[in-house]
Amino acid sequence: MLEVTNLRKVYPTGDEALTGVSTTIEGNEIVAMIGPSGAGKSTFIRCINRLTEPTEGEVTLDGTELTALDSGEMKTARRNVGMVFQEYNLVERLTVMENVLSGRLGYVSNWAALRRNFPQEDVEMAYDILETVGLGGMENKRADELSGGQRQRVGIARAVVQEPKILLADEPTSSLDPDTSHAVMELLTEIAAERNIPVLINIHEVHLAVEYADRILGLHEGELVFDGPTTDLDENAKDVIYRGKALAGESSSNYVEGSDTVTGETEPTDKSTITGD
Ligand SMILES: Nc1ncnc2c1ncn2[C@@H]1O[C@H](COP(=O)(O)OP(=O)(O)OP(=O)(O)O)[C@@H](O)[C@H]1O
Repeated sequence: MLEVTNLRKVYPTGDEALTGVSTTIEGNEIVAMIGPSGAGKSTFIRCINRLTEPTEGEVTLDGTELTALDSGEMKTARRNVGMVFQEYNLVERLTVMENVLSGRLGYVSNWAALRRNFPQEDVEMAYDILETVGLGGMENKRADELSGGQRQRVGIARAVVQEPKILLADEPTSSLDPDTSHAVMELLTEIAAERNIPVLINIHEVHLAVEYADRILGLHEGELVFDGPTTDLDENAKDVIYRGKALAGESSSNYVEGSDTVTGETEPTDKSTITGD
C-alpha cells in the first residue's frame, strides 16, 4: 500500500508544484492522475520514488517510509517502485534483453552489475516478461530499431522485471498513436491484475483514464481537488479539475441546468455542456 501524506514540493524557482497532497493507493487498482498542464502530475509521481525530492510530507510504501531513507537505502527501496516513462528512457544502443535486465540492477552486486552478469533466473524471468508484453523473440533487437509502442513495451517489461510493489507510469501514452495507446493501457491493467499490484498513471487523455482506471485523482495547481471512483467523474468534477474550484463554483451558480436563464455576465456558448450543481 502506498500512503502519501501532505506531500508538498516547492522548486528552487519558487514554484509550488504540490501544495500538500494526501492519498492512499492499494490492492491492484488502476489509478489515473489527471489535470491541466502544470498541475503537478509529474512532480507527484517523481516525488514518490524521490527522483524529485519532496519539500515536505511523507511517502510510505508497504510500511517503509521512503521519505525517511538515506540515499543508499533509497537506492535499494527504489526497486520496489517500477517506473514507466513518457519517452521510454531506454539505452538505445543496447538490446531489448539488456534494457529489460537493467531492471534487475538493483538486485545484483555492483561488480555483477558492472559486468552485466545476471543470474540465470533473472534472464528467464526477462524472457517470460517479454512474452507477456508481446515482444517474445525480439530480445536481440537493438532498442533503436523498435517502434514507439515496442519501446514502451520494453519500458514496461523493465519496470515489471523489478518485481515492484507498485507501478508508476508518467504519461506512458503521450508519444503513441491512439491504437498503441489503448494497447499500452490494456497491458498496464493486465499487469496490475496478474501481479496484484496497483498502477498509478499520469495521463493527459481523460477518455483513456475513464476507460481504464478504477479511480481518478484530479490535480489543479498542485492541489488534489478530486479523489474518487471513475464513475463519479462527471462534468462538474472535470470543471473543478480543469478550471479550479473558484471558476467551477462560479459556473455552477451562474448557469442553471435546464433553464434558459443565465445569471452570469457572459452567455455560455454551449449550454448542453453545463451541468450546474
Ligand atoms: N525542475 C523544475 N524546476 C522548476 N519548476 C518546475 C520544475 N519541474 C516542474 N516545475 C513546475 O512545477 C509545476 C508542476 O509541473 P509538472 O511538470 O509536475 O506538471 P504536470 O501536471 O506534470 O504538467 P504536464 O501535464 O504539462 O506534464 C509547473 O508550474 C512547472 O513549471
